[in-house]
Amino acid sequence: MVIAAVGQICSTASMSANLAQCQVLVQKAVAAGAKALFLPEASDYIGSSAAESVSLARSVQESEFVLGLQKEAKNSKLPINVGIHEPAQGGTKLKNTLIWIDENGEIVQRYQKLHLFDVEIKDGPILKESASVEKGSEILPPFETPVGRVGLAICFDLRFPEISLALKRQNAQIITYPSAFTVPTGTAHWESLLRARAIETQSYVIAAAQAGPHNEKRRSYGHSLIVNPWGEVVARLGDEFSEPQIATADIDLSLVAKVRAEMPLLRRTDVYPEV
Ligand SMILES: O=C(O)CNC(=O)[C@H](CS)NC(=O)CCC(=O)C(=O)O
Repeated sequence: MVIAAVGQICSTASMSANLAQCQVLVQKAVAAGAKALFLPEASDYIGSSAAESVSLARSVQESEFVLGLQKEAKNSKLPINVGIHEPAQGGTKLKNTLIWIDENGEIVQRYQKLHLFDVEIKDGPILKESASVEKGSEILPPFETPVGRVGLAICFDLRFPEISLALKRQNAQIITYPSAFTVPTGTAHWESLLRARAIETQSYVIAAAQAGPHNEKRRSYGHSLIVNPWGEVVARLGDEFSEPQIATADIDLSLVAKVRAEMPLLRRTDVYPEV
C-alpha cells in the first residue's frame, strides 16, 4: 500500500502566494508519508477575467509557480500532479493543462483539458471558458507512478465518462479530476459524479479541489475527495479555504484487481462503440 495526498487551496491572481500555499502542502504531504501529491486545477492562478487569465499565462520554463514546484518535488523526492495555465499558439488564448512532475523535479507528462466549461445557469454561474482557453485534442495514455498507473482528466471533463472509460480500457488504476467546481454545480453533482466514475471504471478517483473565494466574482466548492474502486470515499476535505489542507488515503492496487476480478464489466462493443 502507498499513501496518496490530495491538496486543497484557494488560488488568487498572485502566483507567488499560490506557490506558497502549495509549498505548505508539499511539507504536509511529506510529513504524512505520501508518495504523490495531487493539486487542483489552475493552482498557479485564478484570474478575475479572461483577459487577466491570458495575461498571466507563462510557459513552464518561465513560470515562477512551475519552477518553484519542480524544485519542491526534487528536494522532497515527491511527485506532484498540478493543474496550470500555459500560453497557446498565437498569444490570444491559453491552455488549461495538467502536468506530472516526477520525484526528480522533471515534467514528464502533460494533458490539455478536452472539454471547456461554457455555462449560463439561471441564478447560477455564467462562465465561458472557451473565450480564453484552447481545447485539447487527445486523451493521454495512462502512465506508471509510485502510487499506480495514472490517467489524467480535468474538472468539467468529469461529466464525460468517455474519457474515464478510455483511460480504464488503457489500464489506468487511478483517474484524476483536479477541479475548480462552482458552488451550485458542486453541491448538486460533485460527489455523485466522482463516485460514479470510480464505480464504473473500478478505479481510484483522486479529485483535488479549489475552495473558497478567488476574487469578488468567483468562488469554488472545495470538498476534495479520494474514492476507492468500490465507490467508497476514503479521504475527504470540506469547504475550508483559510489554510491549505491535505487529506490522505492508502492506495491499495490489490483492491483494484479484486473489484475487477469479482465483477467483470464486459462491454457489449458489438452493440455500442468502444471508447
Ligand atoms: O478559470 C480558470 O482559470 C480555471 N478553470 C476553471 O476553473 C474551469 C473553467 S471556468 N472550471 C470548471 O471547469 C468548473 C466545472 C464545473 O463547475 C462543473 O462542471 O460543474
